Amino acid sequence: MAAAPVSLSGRFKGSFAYFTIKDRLPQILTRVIDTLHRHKNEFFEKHGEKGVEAEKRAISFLSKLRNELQTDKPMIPLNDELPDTPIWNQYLEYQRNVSNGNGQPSWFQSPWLYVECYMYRRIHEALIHNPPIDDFDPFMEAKIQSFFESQQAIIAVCTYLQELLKNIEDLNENQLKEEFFKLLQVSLWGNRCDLSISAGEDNSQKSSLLQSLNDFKSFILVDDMENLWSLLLNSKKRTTTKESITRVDMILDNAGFELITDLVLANFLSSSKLATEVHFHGKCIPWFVSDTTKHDFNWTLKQLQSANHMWMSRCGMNWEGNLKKGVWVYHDHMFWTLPHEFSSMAQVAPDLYAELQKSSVIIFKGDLNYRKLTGDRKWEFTVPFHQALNKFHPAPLCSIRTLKAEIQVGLKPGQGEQLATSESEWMINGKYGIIQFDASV
Ligand SMILES: O=P(O)(O)OC[C@H]1O[C@](O)(CO)[C@@H](O)[C@@H]1O
Ligand SMILES: [Mn+2]
Repeated sequence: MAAAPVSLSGRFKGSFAYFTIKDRLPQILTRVIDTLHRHKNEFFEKHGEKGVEAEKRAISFLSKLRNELQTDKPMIPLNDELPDTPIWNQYLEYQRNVSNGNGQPSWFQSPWLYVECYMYRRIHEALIHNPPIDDFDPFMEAKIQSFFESQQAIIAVCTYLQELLKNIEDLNENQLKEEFFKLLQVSLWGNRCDLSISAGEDNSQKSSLLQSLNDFKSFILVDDMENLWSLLLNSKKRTTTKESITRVDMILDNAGFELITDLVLANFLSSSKLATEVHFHGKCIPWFVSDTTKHDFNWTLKQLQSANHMWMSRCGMNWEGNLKKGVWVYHDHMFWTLPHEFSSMAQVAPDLYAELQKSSVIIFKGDLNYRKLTGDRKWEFTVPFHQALNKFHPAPLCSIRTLKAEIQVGLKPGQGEQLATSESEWMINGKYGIIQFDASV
């Protein structure tokens, strides 16, 4: 097999990676600094002078970080004592070795995936160094705001789900499949709502998606919904005869509306017995602005429960019930906030890999997960997904993402080129999506 292509990187001037590093990442840092500023009084009320001192130090660390980025300085080792610190520093060593002769790894020269992940880990470092504000999530406010701004869309999907559950037992196989496809697409388009692409600006779902699914259908560039359905249906048929389990793992992406669509899909899988267990995987630290942490996950369930809307609160109750019963399980693992592509998981996080091997199918939500699945490289559009996965096969898997980075594999010959002639931004504007499956283990 030919060697894997080069990584996307800021060194390719004019690429989306280049503009992200040049424009969007500094904007995100500026927003974090502003957020800390705005919370000064709160820190004072909570912790007195110590809180204000900590805020000042964190801001000065972050301003320095922004300057390092904008002047393309070399990446420096992390200087905190979290469990993942040595792994990050080893990864920097590795980047130094591979960039042999091309100078030090730096913001614009190194792989985009590495530098973007590194920025979020350094933001975390800024806070970790500064107790008593070390548990402050600088993106929390934006995540909460986006949740409330999507309120109407959330009500619409929760209501749809609750109506559907009333007679789910009476649905025949075809009707069940039709509903499954609908909720998969809702979860796909829910991925448009991340806050990193908009540099933290409002990007919430304002309208109900359910009425628009048909209009959006032609924007699904790879549609492997049938494969996913067959896998789950066959597994269900075996389950009823043998009392065995069908375990679906969801590697979560953004909090807010997207998370609701993922939970709605999970509820459907559990209630229809297409899955006997659903395992969710979230992030251990604030990540790519809107990614779901355990705190966001629990906050979301509590919000739903106390909502002044019957079907929203019903969803919240049922979902907490599923977690209590153990049919739903929430996990986090530091691997999800490391810079490694997933083909290194077996080596870097063998415990997580072994956990995922127990799955019947793993659903990877979102764009960043797609970049990590495929190594964030300059693949030809027609390269098979299986090849781009580069031996990452813990279990059958499916990526559900809207396109927000210049990477896409598994297209038909000419498909990518044709899109490029009609719409230059097709890979980055989040208008297109994929539901891309890989069965082979
Ligand atoms: O939330 P998602 O779907 O992973 O999207 C995040 C995407 O936004 C970006 O920050 C845009 O640069 C990408 O790095 C990343 O792929
Ligand atoms: Mn995200």
